[in-house]
Amino acid sequence: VVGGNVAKPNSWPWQISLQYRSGSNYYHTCGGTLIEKGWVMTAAHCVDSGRTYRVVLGEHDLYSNSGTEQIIDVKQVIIHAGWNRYNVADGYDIALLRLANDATLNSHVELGSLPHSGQILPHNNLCYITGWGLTSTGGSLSSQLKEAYLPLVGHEVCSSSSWWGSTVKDTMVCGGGGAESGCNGDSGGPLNCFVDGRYYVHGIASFVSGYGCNYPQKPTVFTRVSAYIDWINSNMM
Ligand SMILES: C[C@H](NC(=O)[C@H](CCCC[NH3+])NC(=O)C(F)(F)F)C(=O)Nc1ccc(C(F)(F)F)cc1
Repeated sequence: VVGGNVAKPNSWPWQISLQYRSGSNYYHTCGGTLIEKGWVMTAAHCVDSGRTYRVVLGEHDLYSNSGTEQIIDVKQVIIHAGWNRYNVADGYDIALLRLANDATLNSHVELGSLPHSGQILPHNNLCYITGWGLTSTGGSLSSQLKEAYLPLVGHEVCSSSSWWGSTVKDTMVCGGGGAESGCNGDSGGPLNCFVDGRYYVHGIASFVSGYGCNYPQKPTVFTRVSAYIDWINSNMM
């Protein structure tokens, strides 16, 4: 996350850290959202390399143990059949992770709320991106979970020629476009949008500009969760 601030610990209790094994260690690679006690939603591009993964729930500081963490192995990866790893612009950047055992829900670990199928939010809707991703283009991961205010950018604006043009499809949602953005390592994490008094997960962080994470008029692009509600429900069985 470029800009924004360190979040109050566990104030986004559905946010998870997706970690891959390398030798005898695990490393943060992406974010994700706990959507059922045994299921995490993330981006396809986070899990298409066939590594061994685990998720950490109730996490705040990646490098210190607060006692609220729950570490659970991933036993199955389900990637959308439409995902093309050579063209993130096609969309379908969504995957489900079945956990080896159920998370324990408490004040530090809760389920994220998904939107209604097909729901489209208005331009400038209040949204926040959260994650441990790079804090500047080419920089380093944040040790503590960060949040940044990314007002929703409507499709009309986001797909206009001086913004993302035809790279952005209707199955995506855009946020920001100014000094604050997602960045590498935030991928797969939630775009948390405030609707009728509470937060819903409307996006899965997918891509930013190759020119820089917070490049002007290139808002962070998310998979639009409301376009995949049926896919999610039919694959979580
Ligand atoms: C460097 C930059 N990295 C990213 O955008 C990475 C991973 C994207 C996966 C694509 N294999 N995503 C992020 O950093 C995220 F946190 F914002 F989601 C990138 O790849 N950007 C990018 C790639 C393709 C396209 C386009 F859609 F045009 F093909 C646009 C931007």
